[in-house]
Amino acid sequence: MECHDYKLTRTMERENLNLNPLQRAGLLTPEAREALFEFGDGYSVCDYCAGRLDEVNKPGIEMFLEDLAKFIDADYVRTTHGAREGKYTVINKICEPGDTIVVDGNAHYTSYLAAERAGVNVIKVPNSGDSRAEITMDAYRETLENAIDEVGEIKLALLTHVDGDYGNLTDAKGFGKLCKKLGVISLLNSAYGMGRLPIKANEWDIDFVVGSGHKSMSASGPIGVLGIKEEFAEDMLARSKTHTNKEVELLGCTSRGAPIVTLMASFPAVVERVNRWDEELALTRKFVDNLTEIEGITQIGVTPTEHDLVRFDTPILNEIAKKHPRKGFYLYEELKNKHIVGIKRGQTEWFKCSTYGMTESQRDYIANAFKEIVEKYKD
Ligand SMILES: Cc1ncc(COP(=O)(O)O)c(C=O)c1O
Repeated sequence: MECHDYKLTRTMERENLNLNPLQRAGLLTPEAREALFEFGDGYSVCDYCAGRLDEVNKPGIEMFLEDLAKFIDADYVRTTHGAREGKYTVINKICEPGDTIVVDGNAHYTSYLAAERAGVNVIKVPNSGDSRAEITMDAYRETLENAIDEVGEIKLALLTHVDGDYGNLTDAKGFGKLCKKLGVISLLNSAYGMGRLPIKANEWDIDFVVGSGHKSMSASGPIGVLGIKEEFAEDMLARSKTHTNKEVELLGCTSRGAPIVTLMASFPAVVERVNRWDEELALTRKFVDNLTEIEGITQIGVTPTEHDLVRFDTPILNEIAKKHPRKGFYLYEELKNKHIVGIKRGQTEWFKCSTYGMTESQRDYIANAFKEIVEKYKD
């Protein structure tokens, strides 16, 4: 049989300034690139299998998980195949089909799919309904209390720590305390938080927290992190009756090979960069200020932004598209000529982007590039 050409290159996306918020904090560190080469083979981490992935000592997965638990202030940590698998594992274990859970209105689609797959109903906490699209703890409390009154028992509540539409940072500590007070188990989806900003699961009274290695921890995908509070560990990490060393909910072993070793190799750099989150945020805010100096570009979501993922309304770029011979494609093409990628082709009404990890001068260069494009084409 003759195989197709699978086009396995992405030089443009890799070598240019990439604004795609999904990808910025998943860029590999140099250490991870080396580890990828060393451990790229399928079951490479199983040379010295100790019976289960989290017990492997060469490479030092067991020690790494101890460090990771400390890093996010959780009692136990396991890796999963992604944040979504972590959410599903928790919902599926804690709830019975037909149960109802409460989820914030800015939740990622994978939170809904995880709930659907586990057979549970979802009650949504509305966001503020204005351009801030904010999830407040007052709104969460009201919805959760009403849900308890209406449904009876609510076993689980999920909060998106940072949502993928607006980059709004929610009050994880307030959420943990609220759930504890109301006797509801809490699940924090920190796919866009863990690896960028500090996580204090126990301090915040969070029962379960999930993270995403390929999104926010400079790891090759797919890999996620699941932090577990002590009181749930026995249940969550229960062993198989037939294969007594294997944990049932994790199907024995989760993400192996390149995903876990790149996560491990990047970890020291990730620990270090989380300490510098305030600097990162200051640089993002400066970038937002520069971009919104352009008339016809405004930031949507909570302002000033509390995260590097930022959403903009861009009517000026859309006005230009209406008259430009290349229509909506002009923006992508102009940016590409300036070595900037990551904004969807044809999209001009709004966009979201991230400059996470870029130098100040790279961020200034990008803001200026937008200014030049608008100057070139506006009436
Ligand atoms: C808020 C949020 N949660 C979860 C996910 C999914 O993460 P993963 O790919 O690790 O399952 C995403 C991905 O975009 C996201 O934005």
